[in-house]
Amino acid sequence: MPSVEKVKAVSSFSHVAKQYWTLTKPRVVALIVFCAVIGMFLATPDLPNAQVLIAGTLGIWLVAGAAAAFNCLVEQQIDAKMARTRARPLPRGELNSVQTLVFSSLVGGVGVWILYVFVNPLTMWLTLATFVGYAIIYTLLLKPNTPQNIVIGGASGAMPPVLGWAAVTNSVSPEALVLFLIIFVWTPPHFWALALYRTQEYARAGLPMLPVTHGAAFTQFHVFLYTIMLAATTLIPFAMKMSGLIYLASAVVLNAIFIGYGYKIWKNYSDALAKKAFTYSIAYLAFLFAALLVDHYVAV
Ligand code: HEM
Ligand SMILES: CC(C)=CCC/C(C)=C/CC/C(C)=C/COP(=O)(O)OP(=O)(O)O
Repeated sequence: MPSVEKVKAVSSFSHVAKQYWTLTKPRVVALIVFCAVIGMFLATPDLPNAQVLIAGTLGIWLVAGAAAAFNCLVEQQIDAKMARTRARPLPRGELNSVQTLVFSSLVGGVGVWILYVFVNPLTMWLTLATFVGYAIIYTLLLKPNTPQNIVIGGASGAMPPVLGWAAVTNSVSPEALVLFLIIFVWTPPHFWALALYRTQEYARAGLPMLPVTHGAAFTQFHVFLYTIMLAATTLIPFAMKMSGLIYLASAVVLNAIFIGYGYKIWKNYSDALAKKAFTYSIAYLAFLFAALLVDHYVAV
């Protein structure tokens, strides 16, 4: 039978491990990695090389997790002020700043090394630039200073398919930039839907999110506008013959639902509706990228 000390040690190890895992914002990063992996498959008519697929996925995942942990480090005071974020490891005092900095540096360093050695230097540099874009430019400079923070900062969140593409081809092609553009235009309705029903929290935390600085009505209208721009953007892969009818049909359905949410948010807003639109935005991106993948291999 295990001793009481052993049981205690195991449970305290798993508690600490869970705190570090939480720092990496695992669910957001899961979708980021999913989009990067799809970028890898779309970059070649065959299958991606196994080493590039595995090392690329691992490297991008580690650097994205490190970026999320760095964000938690910088924003610990802000996170302590918001109900949504106050249970994170730093505001709860489960981990301190030094532990987080060491963790982020180690995980990010290993990720960058894997990309450099087992993938290619281009992917490593682009991923490092994405880290800087999110952890430094978005978190430190844009987020506290401008309501366009998430629009401009969305560029780093939009990089994953470009990283996946670069991993496989050692280049950045127009197709990869179209995938970038899709996530870039998707980010504002994704985030502003949440910001609309969390406006008070953002105001209390002193963050200039669009509904705080420009009001609910203005933001609601912009969510609607962006869902329309997003629909137009998602037609580009079909228009440039990168994707076929399976993708087109999926995109039309997904966009119709998203525009429906955008319209209702504009004309008939409720917090419940915004919550549903936010949840839908995540499913939207996952299904749209899944459709790109299926379409790539299944010819109609
Ligand atoms: C600047 C860009 C972005 C901003 C400001 C943003 C903001 C947010 C916020 C505030 C949440 C709420 C998390 C929570 O409930 O605690 C969230 C959730 C989420 N975001 Fe984003 N996001 C961005 C980009 C992205 C990107 C690029 C992806 C994936 C490709 C993504 C995927 C997700 C997912 C999957 C969730 C749900 C997480 C969960 O259920 O715990 N986001 N996002
Ligand atoms: C290297 C690489 C691929 C990096 C990806 C960068 C990355 C992790 C982007 C995700 C965007 C994200 C978690 C936004 C959350 O916004 P927020 O930080 O304002 O949310 P919060 O209020 O929940 O902290």
